[in-house]
Amino acid sequence: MKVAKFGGSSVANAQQFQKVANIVTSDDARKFVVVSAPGKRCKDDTKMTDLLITLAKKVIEHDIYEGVLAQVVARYDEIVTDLHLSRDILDVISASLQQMIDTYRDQPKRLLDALKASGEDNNAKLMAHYLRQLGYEAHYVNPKDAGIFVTDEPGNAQILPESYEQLAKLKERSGILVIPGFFGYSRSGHIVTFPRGGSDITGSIVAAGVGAELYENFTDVDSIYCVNPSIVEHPCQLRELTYREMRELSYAGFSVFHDEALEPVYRRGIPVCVKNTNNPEAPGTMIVATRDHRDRPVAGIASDTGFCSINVSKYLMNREIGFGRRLLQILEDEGISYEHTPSGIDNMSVILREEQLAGDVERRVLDRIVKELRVDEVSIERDLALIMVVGEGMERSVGIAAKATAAFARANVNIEMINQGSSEVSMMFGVKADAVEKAVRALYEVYF
Ligand SMILES: Nc1ncnc2c1ncn2[C@@H]1O[C@H](COP(=O)(O)OP(=O)(O)O)[C@@H](O)[C@H]1O
Ligand SMILES: N[C@@H](CC(=O)OP(=O)(O)O)C(=O)O
Repeated sequence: MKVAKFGGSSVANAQQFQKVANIVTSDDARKFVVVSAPGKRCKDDTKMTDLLITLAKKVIEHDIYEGVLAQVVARYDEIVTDLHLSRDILDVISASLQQMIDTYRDQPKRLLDALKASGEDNNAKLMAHYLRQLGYEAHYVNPKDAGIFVTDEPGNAQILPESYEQLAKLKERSGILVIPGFFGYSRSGHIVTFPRGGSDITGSIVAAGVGAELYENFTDVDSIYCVNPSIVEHPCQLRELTYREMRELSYAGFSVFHDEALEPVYRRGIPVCVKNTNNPEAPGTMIVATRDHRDRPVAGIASDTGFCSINVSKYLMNREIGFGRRLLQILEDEGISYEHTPSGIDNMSVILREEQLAGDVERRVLDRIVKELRVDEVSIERDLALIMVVGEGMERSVGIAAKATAAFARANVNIEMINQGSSEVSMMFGVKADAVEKAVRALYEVYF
């Protein structure tokens, strides 16, 4: 049995629905289908999820929202019309959206999550409808009926362990089961969404729950590339990656697969195959426990912008036991997560996502650092990008770091920081955000 997840680009319009139906019905093993909300139909299009977020914001701000609501329904209308589905379903969609707005009008977080989740929920209903119209036995399964129970953290849900036992029961059901991605239910019965891109997480949870032989993740590229294809043109395709490599790469910027989506399948050793809905014949990329990395120690180079570094210095910091803990405690008190903490004898830096210092937070954090830690200096370095060079074989290969530093020097990119060793499979470089693409291209040249 396989679980096939189709991303937003794979279910963006009627033509894509037809491709999905062909893929699903061409292999009897594809019993569990997880769908995202309609994604972009072209480069400048808006994803359904973004439209729904706009809708929620308008309701919350007591703004006129009817126009956006109409746009949401119009996207489903287009799919329904082009696939010649019964139009009754559109009335059901409109009524359910209006009901959500009326019910949660004064509960902004609940409203946002309920509307976001509706994008996948309605699309799953349409997909099941379409498969039935084609003559196949197919059922829409609501995540509550499937047993997907999650923590009550709106927009940031995590799966609860008891879900897996429930999900296993899905195997007993007949036909193709279409499950909406991106959300589950809290113990108290509320809809709670995963982080953005979280339909990948649902697919993985379902695969783990039913003990699938394979988790297929269908998207709009033939494979995972060794570097983001928007930075390097036609980069080399990866046939295989390990779970560890994929986790590092997706966390560091490979948006093609959600970094939190690996844990459920990794724990049960279920392989993942990333494939292209628009070219299903292409073999795709397999994500597995081990791979032969002798001929290519570096698997990929990921990068992301939007980071900053809080740099703290204090003479004789090395003698002050507990300094690091107290610095990090200040961040914890503000609910801030950090990425790296490079340090020297009298200084320590904390790298974090810049958006976490918005509003008053930055001033509060800096004030506390000065007052409570009595530092000599504290400053913030902004507009940083992190580049992650990842590969299982790096540990045993000599000269990997030398190649990187030589590449940076040739490209005239200043390295702001290096972090090697904390992970056995990755090496991190911090550079100024405006130099990141140049730096990644230079690294690509030396490793691939
Ligand atoms: N290393 C990479 N390999 C493949 N695709 C990548 C990589 N890094 C970023 N991407 C981007 O990820 C996109 C697919 O992911 P996503 O937008 O989440 O698709 P979906 O609509 O299927 O959910 C690709 O179109 C590509 O632009
Ligand atoms: N639709 C949600 C969840 C998701 O996973 O979408 P996609 O498969 O298009 O990345 C989002 O945009 O965040």
